[in-house]
Amino acid sequence: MVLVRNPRFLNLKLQPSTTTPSTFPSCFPIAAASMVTSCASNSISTTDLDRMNVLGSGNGGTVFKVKNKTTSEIYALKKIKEDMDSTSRQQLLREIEILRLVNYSSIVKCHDIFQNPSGEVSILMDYMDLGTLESLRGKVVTEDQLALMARQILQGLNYLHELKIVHRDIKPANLLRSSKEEVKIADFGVSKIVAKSLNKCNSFVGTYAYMSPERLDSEAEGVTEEDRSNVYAGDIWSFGLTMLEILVGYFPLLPQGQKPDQAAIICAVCFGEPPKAPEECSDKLKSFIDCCLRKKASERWTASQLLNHPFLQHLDNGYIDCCLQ
Ligand SMILES: Nc1ncnc2c1ncn2[C@@H]1O[C@H](COP(=O)(O)OP(=O)(O)OP(=O)(O)O)[C@@H](O)[C@H]1O
Repeated sequence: MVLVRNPRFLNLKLQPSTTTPSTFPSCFPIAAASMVTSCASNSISTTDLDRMNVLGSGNGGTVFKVKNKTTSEIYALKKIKEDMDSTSRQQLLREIEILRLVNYSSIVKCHDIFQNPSGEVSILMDYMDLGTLESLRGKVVTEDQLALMARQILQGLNYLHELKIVHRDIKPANLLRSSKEEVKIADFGVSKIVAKSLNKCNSFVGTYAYMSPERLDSEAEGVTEEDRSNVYAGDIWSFGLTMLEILVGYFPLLPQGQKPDQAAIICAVCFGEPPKAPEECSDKLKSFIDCCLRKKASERWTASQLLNHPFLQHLDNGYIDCCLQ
């Protein structure tokens, strides 16, 4: 068990890439121009929803807790900002495109997407009552609790990677949890469907603090074509860093207490040794983190391999008290 002390979570965000294609691959039926679509089989109307309170807001808009008046079910409704520039609009379209495509227990489900007559777009999603993994700040996280979270996130990543989707922004702020012990991947604004443009998948979008060495500096010495084309490995680096951050309670690429800045982080990722789990952790956990945080993308384990790592295997052997509120 590792104590969480004086933690700090980062949200150092870069400007999204301007190289995003403005059209969607033809395999997706979404009408990109109208942005009106539905993910749901049983459509809900906005008039069925009571707004309860604000859950938070980000660059793209504000998220409300809402209640379906008929069924009393609770959802999160993300109301997208109306004054969007073209890059944000493209991000939104990309997020909608991916939300329509995915349907998996470890990924925040999109129940519906609405557009009112004035053009305002809202996305109705699963409500995750414990918020993001950033809320674990100051909490003690045991290895079993970490393993339970890790398994769900990896199942989600494995599902996405099999669909040829790279998330590209895995970090505590984009992982949501609920009191039912669920952890789900959210925020597909900078995700990408790997089509024919592999080179663009490593483009500099997302949160640089969690970016893998080959994404931060794809031309660095030692980064091979194989590393560059292994776009899914970037998500595994970000996942490993996120798991380590939750365990130790501070951003693990820098010494505890050091003020994060872009130069220090880039130096640590590109020139330093990858961070390791603390000495007092079990050998299984140390190995698990090591398999995620290998500097060479081609040596990092895949989500599917990590799901079979011994650190996660003992989860199937009996009851684990994982209550982490
Ligand atoms: N499905 C949800 N259930 C519960 N809370 C949510 C949900 N989605 C978002 N939130 C809360 O709302 C906040 C804002 O979410 P949002 O997706 O708009 O922005 P973000 O991901 O923090 O930022 P950005 O859009 O700039 O990346 C989150 O930090 C979280 O606390």
